Amino acid sequence: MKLKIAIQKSGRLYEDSIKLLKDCGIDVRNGMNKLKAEAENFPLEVFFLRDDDIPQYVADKVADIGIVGENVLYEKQKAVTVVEKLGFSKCRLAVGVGKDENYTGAQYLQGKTIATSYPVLVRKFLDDNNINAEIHEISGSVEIAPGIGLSDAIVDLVSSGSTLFMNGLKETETILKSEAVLVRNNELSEEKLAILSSLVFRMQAVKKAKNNKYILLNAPNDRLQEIIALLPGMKSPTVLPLAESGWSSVHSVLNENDFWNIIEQLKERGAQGILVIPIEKMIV
Ligand SMILES: Nc1ncnc2c1ncn2[C@@H]1O[C@H](COP(=O)(O)OP(=O)(O)OP(=O)(O)O)[C@@H](O)[C@H]1O
Ligand SMILES: O=P(O)(O)OC[C@H]1O[C@H](OP(=O)(O)OP(=O)(O)O)[C@H](O)[C@@H]1O
Ligand SMILES: [Mg+2]
Repeated sequence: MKLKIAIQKSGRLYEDSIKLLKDCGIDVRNGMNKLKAEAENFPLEVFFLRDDDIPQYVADKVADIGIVGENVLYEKQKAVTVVEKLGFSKCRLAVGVGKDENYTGAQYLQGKTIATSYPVLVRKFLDDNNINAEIHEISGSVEIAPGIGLSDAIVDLVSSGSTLFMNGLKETETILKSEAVLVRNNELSEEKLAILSSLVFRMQAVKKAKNNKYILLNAPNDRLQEIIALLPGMKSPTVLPLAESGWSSVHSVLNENDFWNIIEQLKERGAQGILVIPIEKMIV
């Protein structure tokens, strides 16, 4: 028995999806233009597909699970379940208008024409805001639409904003924040759920490790308690004596978000030789 996973064949989700599987200890080799591959050391069969088709394939059980952006997932409205947010391919679905337009709020869109590849999500946004506007659906190069007279505004994915900028547009309203998610079919067998659960366990260990760093430092013993108080560790920090008397080596795990703030405070309390090391897997 193998679990079948659908991932994007090529594009913005492909590399991070393959890397996530690899970080989970799962080797997938897809030769040039191969649309199917088997993992060598985990009961997983991989299908390489257009991302737009992934929700449908998972809903139809052609694939048991899939990796897809929330933007595509919610646009397609297929009956699948989100298992886990994956933390990559972060972007937002946003409204763009000409950079010199006087945009005062969503009501700006009243009576306007909007070009987008996301008609379902845009229609919902317009309805929620009681806006009457025409949606012009196009499948790509959406940012060019206002410049060639196809629409007054656009709704498309934005991350750095450089595509909008280069097309003389500015970002206004955010309709949806998106990242890659793992989805599953709603009716998997017990056996497949068991494989999925061990895959998700590995994914969570990888994700947790990515958000944390292993930290080592030398602390003067007379300030050890203050320094330890700043370092939560997984249980509590490890403290080992240094060869030089009066000093200890302290080992701990730090969340990336707290990182710079705590480093400053550690230095102020006399910590020296601070090393910060990436963690590969983290199981709590
Ligand atoms: N600029 C971006 N920054 C971060 N993530 C993005 C960005 N653009 C798209 N994404 C995410 O990556 C997904 C895939 O984007 P991509 O551009 O590869 O799609 P595509 O051209 O529709 O690919 P396909 O050929 O598979 O249909 C998007 O649905 C979105 O979730
Ligand atoms: O805000 P930015 O960082 O400029 O990113 C936004 C752009 O990225 C995506 O397109 P992509 O580059 O994936 O090309 P595509 O339209 O061919 O899929 C998206 O459709 C935007 O056009
Ligand atoms: Mg696509």
